[in-house]
Amino acid sequence: MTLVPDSPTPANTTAFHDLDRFVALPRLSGLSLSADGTRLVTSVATLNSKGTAYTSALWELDPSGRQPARRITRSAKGESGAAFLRSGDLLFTSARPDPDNAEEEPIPALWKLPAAGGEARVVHTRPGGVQSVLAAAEADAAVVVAEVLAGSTDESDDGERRKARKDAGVAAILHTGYPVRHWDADLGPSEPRYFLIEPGEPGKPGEAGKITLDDEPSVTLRNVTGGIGSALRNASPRLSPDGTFLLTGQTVPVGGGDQRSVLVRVDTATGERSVLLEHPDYDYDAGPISPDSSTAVVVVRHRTGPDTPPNVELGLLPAAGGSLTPLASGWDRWPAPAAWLPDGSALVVTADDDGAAPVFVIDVASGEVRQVTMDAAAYTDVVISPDGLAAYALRSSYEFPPEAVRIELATGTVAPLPAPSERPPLPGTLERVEAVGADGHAVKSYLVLPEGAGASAPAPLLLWIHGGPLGSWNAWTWRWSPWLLAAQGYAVLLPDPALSTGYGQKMIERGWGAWGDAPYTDLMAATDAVVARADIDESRTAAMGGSFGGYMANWVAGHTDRFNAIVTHASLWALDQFGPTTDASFYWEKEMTAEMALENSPHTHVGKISTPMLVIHGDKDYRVPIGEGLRLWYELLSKSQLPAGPDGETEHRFLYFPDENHWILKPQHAKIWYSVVEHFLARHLLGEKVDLPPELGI
Ligand SMILES: CC(=O)N[C@@H](C)C(=O)N[C@@H](C)C(=O)O
Repeated sequence: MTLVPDSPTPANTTAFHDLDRFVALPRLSGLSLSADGTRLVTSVATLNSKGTAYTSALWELDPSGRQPARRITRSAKGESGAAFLRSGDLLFTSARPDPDNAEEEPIPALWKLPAAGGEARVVHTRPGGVQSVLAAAEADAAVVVAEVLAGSTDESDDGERRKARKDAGVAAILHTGYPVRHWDADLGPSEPRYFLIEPGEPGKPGEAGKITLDDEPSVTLRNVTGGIGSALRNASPRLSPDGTFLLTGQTVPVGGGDQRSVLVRVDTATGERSVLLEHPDYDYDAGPISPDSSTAVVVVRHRTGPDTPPNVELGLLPAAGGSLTPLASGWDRWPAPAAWLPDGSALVVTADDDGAAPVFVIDVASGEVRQVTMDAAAYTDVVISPDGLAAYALRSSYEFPPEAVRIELATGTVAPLPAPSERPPLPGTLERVEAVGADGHAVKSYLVLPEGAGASAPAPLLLWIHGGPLGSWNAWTWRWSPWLLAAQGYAVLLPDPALSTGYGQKMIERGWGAWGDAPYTDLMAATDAVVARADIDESRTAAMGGSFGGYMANWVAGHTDRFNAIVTHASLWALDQFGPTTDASFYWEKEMTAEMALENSPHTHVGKISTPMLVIHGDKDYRVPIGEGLRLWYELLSKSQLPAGPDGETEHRFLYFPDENHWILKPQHAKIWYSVVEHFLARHLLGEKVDLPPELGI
């Protein structure tokens, strides 16, 4: 089965020429492989019938690549978080109504799709819902991550307290610690806990340690992390293959609103918790646990300071506790561990690397690193076949959205698996280009060129600045798709300046604590090199960025008038106020001193801004709070060189989303985002009038 666009493709156009077709492209995420290696499941998000939201469904892909992709779940609320039990039953979470309890208000429940076939059914519901599931690879064991109210004593008390809050319409949260918000969510009074899934009804437990679930109408959840407080927020737990323990990073407050992450082991039978690693200079996260459950990979993040840039390394730790042995410590990349080979001899990781994120294999005994995939693509969600010969992963690049592939680990050969949808044709081409920064360091970029660009028809140029700032333009993104702008005739430059990942520690050090310095001069060097080309029109350019990229767009606005327009999304404007108001102040307070923040703050240069700016911000953005956007907007109107006139009008624009977060996620809002950006760019770069969407109501 293949998802096809519901309208025929007009000649000479692509999905990137039509926002309705663009937002309707299916989006893959996540991969789960059954223990016997015969079944591979991914999640595919598609537009709902009204076009107002995405709904994800589970699809089965054939690991051998012979059979077409097959949709295996279907509901208005969608399904996610698939995890295979060793039996082949598939657990997932969904807020769809339970056919056996149609009266119940839908909240995310635990569902099971039996390996033997038949309908999916609910195996557990609870008032606070179920967030995610982890299944043991070598045992009949699984763990659920779910939230409980901080003061509740058991599941029934939790349900009563939730009902009391809801009935009284109380949303208040009394805090004693930090953080209080994350991304777009208010933290508390509920807190995450890990629950072991056990067979049987509450009070009627089934056979211990066995969760075939086949004859059981439901399962019980046993809380194995009682009394842990809020320490598991944002943790990524790992369940040992034998199901006997969990490893997880756990946050501990260290005073002054700061926190660090220690590594803990939780025994799933007893709930006994022990701290395996803690150090004032490092944060620890759990990586995958070896197939024999004896050894854990640990992600070691060096704690930063204004003069101490971040670094990420791997270590091996006896799962029972002991000393940490560095793994591949001389490798100048930041690895993300994915899985062990089944014989325990090597670890499969991904890492940003020169505009890609290949798959690598690290030999555990020698620490030797071998690059497996060689294409300019980014790999995620890597799982390993039971024979250890192949990996399956999602692969994307700036030329195609995520697709499922099979990778031969010995040769690096990559073959796409039959997919739910085809790769969308692109309205242009992609090139890798290189410039030299002010200090002589190489600055690499991707350059998207629209069809028809050439010396006789040079394309207007958009400089796109990525966020993070610790990141890289190396993978497909649905939120900033350069192809929509290429379809309108623009070239888009995607540079990786100082602070970008995948170029070694020196690239991070060059920009740490000095955002307005090397990151800015690198971006200008990349732009200079590209506008020198005959196929680019130097006289029609704009700079655009989101988050840190928006910070940099603001900095660009105050330091050069070379661009015709600037688009700044969810941007940091006044670094003196930003640090204490973002959702993770402890992170940003360690990035710069107050003096460095002031020195690098765009707001101090507002009087020099003479370029029209389009400010975009979502009110539910807790990462870069709306106060940044509001202050930027008011200061542009009152202090820039293009202030609001006596009629209140200005060349600047403010696109405000009252119900979006750091990202614009609703499909109809994404269309508004791209439409307003196109309108603004056409006005200032092309001198053309592009209509604004009628849904804006103006
Ligand atoms: C905790 C934190 O701030 N993390 C950063 C990765 C982040 O969110 N950066 C934002 C501001 C960005 O994308 O630039």
